[in-house]
Amino acid sequence: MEPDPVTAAGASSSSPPPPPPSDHQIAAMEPDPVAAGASSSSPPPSDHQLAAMKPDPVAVGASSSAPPSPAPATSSPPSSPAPAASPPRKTRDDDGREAVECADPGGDLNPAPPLSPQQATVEDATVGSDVAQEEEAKKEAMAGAGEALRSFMEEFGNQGEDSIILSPRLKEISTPDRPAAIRFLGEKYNNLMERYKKAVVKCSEDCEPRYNGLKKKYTDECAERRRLYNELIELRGNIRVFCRCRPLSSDEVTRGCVSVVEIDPSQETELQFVPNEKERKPYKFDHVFGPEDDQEAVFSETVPVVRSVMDGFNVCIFAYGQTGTGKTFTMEGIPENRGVNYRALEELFRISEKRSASVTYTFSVSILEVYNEKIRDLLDESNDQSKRLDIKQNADGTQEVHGLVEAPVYNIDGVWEKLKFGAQNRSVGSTNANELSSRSHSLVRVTVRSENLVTYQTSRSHMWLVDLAGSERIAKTGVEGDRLKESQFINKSLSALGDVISALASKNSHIPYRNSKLTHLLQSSLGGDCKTLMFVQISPSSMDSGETLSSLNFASRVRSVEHGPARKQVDPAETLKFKQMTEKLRHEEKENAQLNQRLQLMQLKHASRENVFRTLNEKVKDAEQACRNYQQRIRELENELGNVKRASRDSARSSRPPLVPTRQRQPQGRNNSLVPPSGPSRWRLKAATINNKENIPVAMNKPNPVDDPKAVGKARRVSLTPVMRHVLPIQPKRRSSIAILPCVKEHFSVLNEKRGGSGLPRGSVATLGVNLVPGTPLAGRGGPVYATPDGSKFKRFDFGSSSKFTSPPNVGMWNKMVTPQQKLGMAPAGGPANAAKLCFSIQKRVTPPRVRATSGLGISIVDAALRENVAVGIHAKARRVPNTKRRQSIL
Ligand SMILES: Nc1ncnc2c1ncn2[C@@H]1O[C@H](COP(=O)(O)OP(=O)(O)OP(=O)(O)O)[C@@H](O)[C@H]1O
Repeated sequence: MEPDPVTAAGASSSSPPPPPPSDHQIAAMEPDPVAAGASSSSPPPSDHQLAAMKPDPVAVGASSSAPPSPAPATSSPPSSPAPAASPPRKTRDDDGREAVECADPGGDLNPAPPLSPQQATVEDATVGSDVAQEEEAKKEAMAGAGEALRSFMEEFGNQGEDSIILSPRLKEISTPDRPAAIRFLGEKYNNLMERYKKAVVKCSEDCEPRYNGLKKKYTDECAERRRLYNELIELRGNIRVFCRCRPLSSDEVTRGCVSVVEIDPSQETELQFVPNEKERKPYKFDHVFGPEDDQEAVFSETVPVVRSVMDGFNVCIFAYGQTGTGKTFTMEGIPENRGVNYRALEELFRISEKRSASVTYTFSVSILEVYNEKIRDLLDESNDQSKRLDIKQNADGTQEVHGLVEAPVYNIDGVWEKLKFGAQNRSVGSTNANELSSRSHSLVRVTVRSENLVTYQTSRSHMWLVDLAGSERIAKTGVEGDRLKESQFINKSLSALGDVISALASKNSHIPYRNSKLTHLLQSSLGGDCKTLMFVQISPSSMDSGETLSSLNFASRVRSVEHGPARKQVDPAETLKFKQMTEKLRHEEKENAQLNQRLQLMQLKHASRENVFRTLNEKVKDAEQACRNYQQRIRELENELGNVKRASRDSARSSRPPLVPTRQRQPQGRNNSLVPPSGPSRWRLKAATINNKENIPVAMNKPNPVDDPKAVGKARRVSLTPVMRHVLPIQPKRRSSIAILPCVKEHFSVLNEKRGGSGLPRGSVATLGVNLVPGTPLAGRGGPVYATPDGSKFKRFDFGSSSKFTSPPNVGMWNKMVTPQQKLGMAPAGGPANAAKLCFSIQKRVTPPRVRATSGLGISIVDAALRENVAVGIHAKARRVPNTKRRQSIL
């Protein structure tokens, strides 16, 4: 249908015009005015249609994209007034939408514009037989025809896209221009479709969140409704028992029977059994219906249980009672007064209709009977008596009769047909008690399958509607032959039902479901996986008081059965899916358990390690405490030692040894050598130069920032005091300097006798083999260097004013140093409060001398401890604490 672009584009050029389309072609090419104009009401065209209508870009560009230029005045006379000049009329369609009518549909009001001179010429030329004239006329006609197309495009191009273009208006355009007009319309249509599609997409995008919200709300609401409803039913009991008493029949009235059942209409759940004037026994049931209660009243109480099947729960409704008490009347009813079966299915269809927007339900019906302990399919049209139906257990534990006809039903009429068909096939017979006595148990099974259109959940549930055969006294009913056999089977199966109920009521571990076909079929309905409703039918007649009493007792037993919560039934396919999911979950749980086990092992390991860590921590704490105790003890011992020394010093003060005579003093310059002089009474050590001593502190050679730099530099050469000592006994320590002199010959102390003469600052200490810490109180003090060996035979130096020497160190200096005690946290930083108790240590490397030195008295000092003591100097509060170890404290 798409016109040739070349020919279409060249319609106004010199090439010959294409043959005009036939009317049939035009009709086919014409877009539907409704589709072109009313965008919303028309369905979108198929892709095929769109492709067919798609205009050729070249042709469209040539004809419609460029504004139609007015025809040259010379070639074409002014055309007839364009229809666009007439204002478009607004009309309303059936839906109330506005439509712009641009042309008169019939064309009567606006007659066709008069033909232009060119067109008239063409007509004349066509009429004529001259071919040349004809061609010329055609050319002229082409020029004139373009004008109509232009006016058409102007008219509809300016109008809104919802305007309606009617076919007669299109026919006004001359035939050669029609393809271009159609292309124009096609383009317009395409634009419209584009807009329409965009609007649809936008609308769906806008609506999606709202839809999702509503969907979730709906799902939640449904779930909540189901939960509440189910809760309500369960609160009422999953096995409910209704008692229905039929009216006295005319026959019974004739016989003068009286009612033994009293029902108070205000007491809906109670009845009194009054077999005689003396006896009165109350019975309670979930509801009691009297003779005046009709089918509707009965069903109104039944309907909540019926509705449960639509929510996916299994339901079982059965009627039990003596023969002729109205079981069939209650379940099936009569055509003019239908019973529970019909009404229940009617309700199911009603609910299905109501929920059709969100849930799709399908129903199917099976009807069977248990006759003489055989299952018969009542919907089997072949009515094959030999057909054997057996009960099989499904994988999910439910019972199923394989081969049972399951007839789909789509409406209540269909159901009624099936029920009637089943009832016809049912075994009935006449007894003394009932003209149409049921000789079998009739069971109607309604299968409800549902699919939620919102959540896509599916379910399958059953509703059993059971009309049991009547219990009867064989003697009373007067049956014999086949009827007798039937009665025996009936009584046997009812007895089995009674046993099952008793076992359930007494919560036995074994429930004898398989003792009869009836109980086997109803196993899942009686066993607690469903909602069960039992009608106990009784006769009011005094003639049946025994059977009535028996039925009432049986019903009371049923009522005492405690059902577990009903389970919602799901589709087997869903069950399979859930099983797979359960399997997967179980596998994951197993893995989780393994992981948990590993985690526990790791936690155990962690706990044991923490335990070890805690124990170690405690040990460390104990060790720290012990250390603190030791340190405390050391302090106490030091204090004690200080006291002892102080006491010995005080005692020795009275017998102070004389100073070495002046003549025995060596000149300052000679005391450099530590080599002891030859002679029997003394040995001299030739002191090495200070520079040669490797253990002289570097600080000694450097100017102390506190002291005079010049003086520091001259402190190298100092006199070496000859040390002569008796080995035994050790004299009590006397006032001595605080300098520490090693006892070995190469560690001899060098002292400056004259204060300031040696250039060393006053109070400073020059030692050999002692690392004097710069900045210590001693090092920081000015004045000469004195080294006073301890012992009575040693020279006592004159310190001038001893008060200066014994004065407490400068606090500022103390602040700069950190004592070992402070390092250990035993003393506060910044120096002790009591300067007299201050102590500081000078770390000294003490090499136990193995040199055998001979004193001046000819006594060899071989004991390292003694040699150590020799080097100890004591002065006032500053005292060298004898110590065999490296660390030596000066108090
Ligand atoms: N509530 C009732 N109101 C009026 N008539 C009733 C009522 N119940 C039963 N009937 C009548 O009693 C008669 C016997 O009822 P029905 O056949 O339903 O008893 P049944 O229990 O089914 O007996 P069977 O066990 O022998 O089948 C019927 O004619 C029935 O119409």
